[in-house]
Amino acid sequence: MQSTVIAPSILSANFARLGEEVDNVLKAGADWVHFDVMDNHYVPNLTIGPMVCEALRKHGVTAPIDVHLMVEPVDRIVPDFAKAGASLISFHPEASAHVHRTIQLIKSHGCQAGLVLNPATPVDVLEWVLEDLDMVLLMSVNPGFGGQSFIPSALEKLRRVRAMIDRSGKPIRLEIDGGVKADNIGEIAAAGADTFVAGSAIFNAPDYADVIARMKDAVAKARA
Ligand SMILES: O=C(CO)[C@H](O)[C@H](O)COP(=O)(O)O
Repeated sequence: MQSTVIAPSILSANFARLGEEVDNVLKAGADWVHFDVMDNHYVPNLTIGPMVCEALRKHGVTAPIDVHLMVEPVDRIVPDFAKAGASLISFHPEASAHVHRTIQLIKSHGCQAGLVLNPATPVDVLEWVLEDLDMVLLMSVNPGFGGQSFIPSALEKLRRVRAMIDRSGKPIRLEIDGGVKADNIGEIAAAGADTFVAGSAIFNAPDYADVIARMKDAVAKARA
């Protein structure tokens, strides 16, 4: 399994002070920045694009930026995000006509590639592309909004995808996104996740360092 990564979702940050918010979560122990891109078409919400990613890089953010594309179509925005400083770009198979081609496109622009499965998307979609991926992202809420509750069936899905990744023998990350909190992250880690997106649980907390430390501690205990 890969090292533990806590990736705060900036969807729940104060957008009026985004650079400062990102600096603060990174100083508080976060490993990555999770960057949710919504297009009001693939999902019923509208957020941020490559200009904001580039602005964070210009602001001085050097941590990996983990871009989660909830957009359709996918391919035409990939080069812009790569140029803007994305480290990893993940997309939904339902939003790409040619999943294998999109993975290759992301890699050809120097980024790592991830595939995102919605709560109702079967794991079979991974079968012929798993070994080309750097990360699988399992949604434990329906995408579009922060602050939703964790869907418990994601735990069994994590166990299945963990087994697939382990069988592949490849260093593929398994990320979980949606309703992750300090009080359920241990159970989620035990089911096989190594990379944890948390939005409201971190940005709504009074002390970012305290909640991130409690999350890391719970993951370490689950992995011990
Ligand atoms: O991709 C997302 C929603 O589509 C968000 O990253 C996710 O929901 C995180 O927010 P929270 O931790 O508050 O559930």
